[in-house]
Amino acid sequence: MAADSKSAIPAFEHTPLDEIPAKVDRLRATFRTGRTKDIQFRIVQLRKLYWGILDNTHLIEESLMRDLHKCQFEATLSEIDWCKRECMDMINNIEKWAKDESVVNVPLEFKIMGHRIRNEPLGVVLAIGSYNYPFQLNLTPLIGAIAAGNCVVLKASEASPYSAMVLKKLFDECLDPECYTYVNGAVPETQLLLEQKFDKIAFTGGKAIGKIVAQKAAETLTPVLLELGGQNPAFVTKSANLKMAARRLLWQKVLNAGQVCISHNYILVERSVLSEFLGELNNQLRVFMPKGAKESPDYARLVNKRHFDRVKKMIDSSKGKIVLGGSMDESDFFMEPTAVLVDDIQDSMMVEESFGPVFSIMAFDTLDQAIDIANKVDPTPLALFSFGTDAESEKVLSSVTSGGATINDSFFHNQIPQSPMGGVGQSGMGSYHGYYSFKTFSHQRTIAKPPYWADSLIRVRYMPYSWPHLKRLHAMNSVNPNFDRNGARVKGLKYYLGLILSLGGKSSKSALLRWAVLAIAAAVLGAKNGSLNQWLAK
Ligand SMILES: NC(=O)c1ccc[n+]([C@@H]2O[C@H](COP(=O)([O-])OP(=O)(O)OC[C@H]3O[C@@H](n4cnc5c(N)ncnc54)[C@H](O)[C@@H]3O)[C@@H](O)[C@H]2O)c1
Ligand SMILES: CC1=C(/C=C/C(C)=C/C=C/C(C)=C/C=C/C=C(C)/C=C/C=C(C)/C=C/C=C(\C)C=O)C(C)(C)CCC1
Repeated sequence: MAADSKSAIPAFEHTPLDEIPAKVDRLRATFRTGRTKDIQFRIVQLRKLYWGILDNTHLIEESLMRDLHKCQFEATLSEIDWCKRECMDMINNIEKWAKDESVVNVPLEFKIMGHRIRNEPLGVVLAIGSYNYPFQLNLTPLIGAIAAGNCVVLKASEASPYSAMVLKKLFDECLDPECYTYVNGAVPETQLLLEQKFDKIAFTGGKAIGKIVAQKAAETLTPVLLELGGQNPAFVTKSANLKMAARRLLWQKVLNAGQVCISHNYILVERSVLSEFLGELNNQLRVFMPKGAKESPDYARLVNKRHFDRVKKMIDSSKGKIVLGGSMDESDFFMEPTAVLVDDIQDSMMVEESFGPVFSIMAFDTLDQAIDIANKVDPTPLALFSFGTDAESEKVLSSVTSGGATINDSFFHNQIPQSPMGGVGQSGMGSYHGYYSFKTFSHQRTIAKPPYWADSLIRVRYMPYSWPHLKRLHAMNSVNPNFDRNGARVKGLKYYLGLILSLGGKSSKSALLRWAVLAIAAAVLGAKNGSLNQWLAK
């Protein structure tokens, strides 16, 4: 292996194509032995991975610096800490999550039939990752798939080659190679991987490649978890705290130089506060980077020339006006956080996802107009942000869908590894992180175990069919509608009885509370005048 002269990290090395099918076959053979089904085995693998991350911290930091100029602080917070927490979350919870679950709402007469749900591993999982958070976005699906008891092949992005080699090292040093394997490469390697049969494919990347992956998976009816991109809107109304909106939104565009799939691509700002908001954005940029973005020790770079050129072209082709930043330097793929004021959704700044430190701003006059723009630009974005009154934000939430959303902040909805992360519509399918990863990489297998002695109770299903038996079953389990043919609620004796018992409310919990309050009040009253019994007897 040729060592890179400047680093302890070896130069990027493609996995030989002819080794790939055998690697997958080996995992399939292991899965059949049931080795990864053992919960303690999974826990030990995750513990080893945890220590591998910890012991390779310096290499992880170095690789992120070399791939993305990601500073040590961001490397720690958004990659290393994240992955360690994800490991710990799984290690501490697998035993609980892997337990059989009961089926919700089983009718009384079926309770003895022993229905339960077993979370079983799917088999061999392929995870294909993107370049922007090489550790977080490759290790999180890996950790979830291991926790759920699968064998896993990971293919990280070739666009962050140093990180890819550190990931390979983690596999070599920490994980059982019979169960978990790593493939390094680009298009040919991924294509060959996609020729193999998997039991689930988890893909993180752009929509274009996402479609290729989904098509290929469809050929063998392989389920997919697609974590894609989108054109994420932010709404800022005149009621928003403009200083806070500028600060929080700018944060997610300077973080990792905006190479964050859940950051906004455009901000819709109410026209009357547009100039004040632009002022706040510019002030905030100076606060974040007092010596300018180029000199900031915290600021990352675009990953490579292809992405630098792509984002530059969006700005160069725009008919809008640069209202924040604008400088760039191709020599190190530096791009200043940049905002472009546009007035057309067909503008180059509005028609594609920037996936960089660049976003557009459009003014609106009414919230309805802003909602209409967002639904035209991308009706199913990955994320959405709304700054305004609660009523305005609720209106935005109910009128524009998205994978996830945060009100009055940047992507807080996905800032902890426990909340489900996933898109909707064109921004992806399925979700993962923590418990949701465990579910995503498990099959929920329903198992029933009716006792032999109950055979006479279920006689109804057997031939010769018997109407009296069916009538008896109906008498037990038929559910009478409490609504008429127009969908209106029928208010019979049960309804009024319920109303009285719940003291006018709907939920049984609050009814209980009201009864408790009533009882306490009655007791206090009784204790006070000693005449409760007399009063009740009246
Ligand atoms: N939803 C999420 O969690 C998430 C996270 C990060 C990035 N993204 C999205 O990913 C995009 C940018 O990331 P990227 O450039 O790494 O994405 P990409 O789609 O270019 O690459 C992703 C992976 O696909 C592989 N690949 C590339 N071409 C392929 C082909 N023809 N056939 C098979 N595999 C191929 C790459 O090697 C890489 O591992 C953005 O759209 C961003 O929004 C989404
Ligand atoms: C410390 C005390 C308290 C609490 C403090 C809190 C709540 C601090 C919050 C800190 C935050 C919000 C840190 C931000 C971290 C940023 C991270 C982790 C970035 C993550 C990046 C991600 C997820 C990128 C994803 C990219 C994707 C998916 C695609 O590209 C109190 C208040 C309780 C009081 C006591 C002290």
